[in-house]
Amino acid sequence: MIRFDNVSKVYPKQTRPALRDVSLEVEKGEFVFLVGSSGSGKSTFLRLVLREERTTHGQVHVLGKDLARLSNWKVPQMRRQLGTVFQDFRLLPNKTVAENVAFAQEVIGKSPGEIRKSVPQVLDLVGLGGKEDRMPGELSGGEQQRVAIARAFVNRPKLLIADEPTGNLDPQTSVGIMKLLDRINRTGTTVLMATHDQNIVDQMRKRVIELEQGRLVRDQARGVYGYQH
Ligand SMILES: Nc1ncnc2c1ncn2[C@@H]1O[C@H](COP(=O)(O)OP(=O)(O)OP(=O)(O)O)[C@@H](O)[C@H]1O
Repeated sequence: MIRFDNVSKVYPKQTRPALRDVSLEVEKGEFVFLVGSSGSGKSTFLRLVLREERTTHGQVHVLGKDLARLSNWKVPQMRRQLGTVFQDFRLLPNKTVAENVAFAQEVIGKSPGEIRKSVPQVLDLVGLGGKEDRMPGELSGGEQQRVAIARAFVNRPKLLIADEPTGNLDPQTSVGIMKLLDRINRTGTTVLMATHDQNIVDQMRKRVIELEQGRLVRDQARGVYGYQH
């Protein structure tokens, strides 16, 4: 699903790499936490997966494709197979809950009939049945995140990337969001989630990848501990 081979990233005008010689593989169906202190390289890692950035050295493969060899016009097609969820929800404020979710289908050319069928289904799945016509501003933070997850999931992505999805939520609401992401994972969608929340990581007992100053320092599922030199 994701493969990093000796990936380093140095941003323009920087001397210190944001990622240093990172190699790892995420298999189809896994749920993986990406952890590390602020500035350790988590967002850079996710941006490379989304091909919002390119590597300085090394290769990134996503869904079997070498992203360096993917022509620019094929990037949107690749991203359609991914769902993204962010800390700040990123909903369209002037569209209803249903319209926010439908939009994700409209942009990829789904028919109105398909959209009418799948939007209520996915809103039920995320626990928002009955709130289709609300505006995002009329929802709690947890509900807004559920809309964002519905939007990310409505096209049944192979890979869901979540960047601090519980960062703006209280602990109890966060548990609900994690249960939902777990449920989505159980449908077969691979989940890669960056987080600072150690409680969540402890509770979920999933694979944990830890970055420190751009290096992979822990990959729990594979029994790799300690620094890579
Ligand atoms: N666009 C950029 N240009 C230059 N340097 C950058 C850029 N984005 C990130 N960096 C640097 O790369 C390093 C890794 O940053 P990154 O945002 O990947 O860390 P992070 O682990 O996601 O941090 P946080 O938890 O605070 O979001 C940091 O030193 C950061 O300053």
